[in-house]
Amino acid sequence: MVELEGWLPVLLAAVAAIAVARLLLRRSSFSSTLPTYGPFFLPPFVRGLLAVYRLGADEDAFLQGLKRDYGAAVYIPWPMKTTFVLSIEGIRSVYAAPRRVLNFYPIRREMQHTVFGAGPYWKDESIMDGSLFPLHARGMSKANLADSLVRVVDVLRVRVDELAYKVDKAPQGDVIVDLIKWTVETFYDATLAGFFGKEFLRQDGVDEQELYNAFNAFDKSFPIVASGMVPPSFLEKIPDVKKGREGFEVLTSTFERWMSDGFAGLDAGIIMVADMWASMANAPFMGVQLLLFLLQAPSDIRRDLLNEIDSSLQVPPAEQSTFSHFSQSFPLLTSCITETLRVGTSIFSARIVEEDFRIPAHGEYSEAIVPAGTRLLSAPRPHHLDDSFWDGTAKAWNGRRFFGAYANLARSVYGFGGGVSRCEGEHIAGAELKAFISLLFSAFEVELIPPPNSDNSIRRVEVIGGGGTALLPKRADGRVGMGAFQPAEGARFDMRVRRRRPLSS
Ligand code: HEM
Repeated sequence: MVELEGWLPVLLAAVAAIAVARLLLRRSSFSSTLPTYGPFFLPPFVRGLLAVYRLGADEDAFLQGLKRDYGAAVYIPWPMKTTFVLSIEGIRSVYAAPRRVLNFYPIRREMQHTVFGAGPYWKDESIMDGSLFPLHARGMSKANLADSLVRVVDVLRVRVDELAYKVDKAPQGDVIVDLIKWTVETFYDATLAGFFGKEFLRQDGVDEQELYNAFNAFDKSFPIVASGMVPPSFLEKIPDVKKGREGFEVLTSTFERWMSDGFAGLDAGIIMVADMWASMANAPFMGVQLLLFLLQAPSDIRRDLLNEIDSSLQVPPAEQSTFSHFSQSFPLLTSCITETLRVGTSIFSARIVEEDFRIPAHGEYSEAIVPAGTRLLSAPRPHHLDDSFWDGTAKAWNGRRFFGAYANLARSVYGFGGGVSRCEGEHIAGAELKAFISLLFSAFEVELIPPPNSDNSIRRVEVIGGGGTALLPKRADGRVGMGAFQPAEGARFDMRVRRRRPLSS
């Protein structure tokens, strides 16, 4: 047996010596001002692992703790090796920085390869940065998506009509609908038809359910692969990643068959799947959260929203599926959507630091310099939850927060990210959410059937304006910084749907 007694004092002395050395050296860990995460007496890799563990265990607590303890920005050592930017001033300056200072394109190129498996062309700046990305951004402009929006609204109408048919056939005049499933599937159909045409799902050999399952398997594997923290040789051994790869093959071959031109080989399929993922990973789940908040909103908000929806229907039908209609006719719904983005998303916008980058001072914390040659993440979630910025009600949902004179405050919400990496689907996603809510609420009276109180798949969010608390599904694990919160597996909310009574009654 090893004699511990003699060794113990030596061991303690060594630990103490390391702690003192670190105390003296701690300010030089990166630059004179950028703090490093974790207790100073621990080696950097332990601090890094501690951060990974805490981020995974409770994302909100971890991010809010970072902002409370380090202010504007903090460096997280290996395995993340990244600076988190947390203050509103820092986030604004990240999104405003020019490409020569903070660069996103290498990260976007790399993702095309690591997540979507793009061929060697992914490294070619002239193809990717010079041609593909700008072409893609142009394709996603409002002008180019006008027809897509018409198709999205058409499919939403069909889904609402199908529901109306069931309601009319029900003996008691109402039906109970699985809210999460119905909303997600509705967005799935509308988005696929919107972006890829109604014919897409009608191709020979396409099984809608198989495609849906393939997408879900791929989406589930996405955070693990995109994190870049698992070595490629281990990745293939993770069951979710294996299933995700199989799902990805089903998706690419389906898109490949459907494409008649574009990039050669599998690559057209890859680009399409990337777009399918970007559009499907967020919008349906914003739809779920928005619908749940609106069903539990104070009665005055629901009344005003119905009035807004009814007046929106006064415009000629041909105008009802246009971007200008959706951006002008729904000021209250716009405010509710922005508020849902504020409380219902967590995003990380990544950048490579090309030149030393200054993060402005924040409150009692001084400015920080992020050194060139490193990576940073803008993480607006703790800002979205910061009471000092949001009138002491940051954790609550307030549907009127961005209404009327307060509309400009929406610029401080970053649910779509910001700067060069800002969501390219922002406009169509907003229009799709408005079309979804207005079509549903103009046809039906919808009532939430509260899930049992004991249900541990529920979380509660306070609602401003006499609304008490809203019940929402708990968040799915393992999707830190990935956008809209997805419901945890197995969460279920039902809604009772009946025909709306005529306006005069
Ligand atoms: C409410 C729904 C949506 C939310 C909350 C959302 C959010 C986001 C976020 C946070 C990002 C990354 C931003 C950053 O890194 O700074 C992003 C990127 C993107 N989103 Fe969305 N999104 C939504 C809907 C859509 C839709 C419907 C599309 C349609 C195709 C779309 C297409 C994209 C694309 C193409 C990118 C860029 C991907 C890249 O840089 O490689 N999004 N979105």
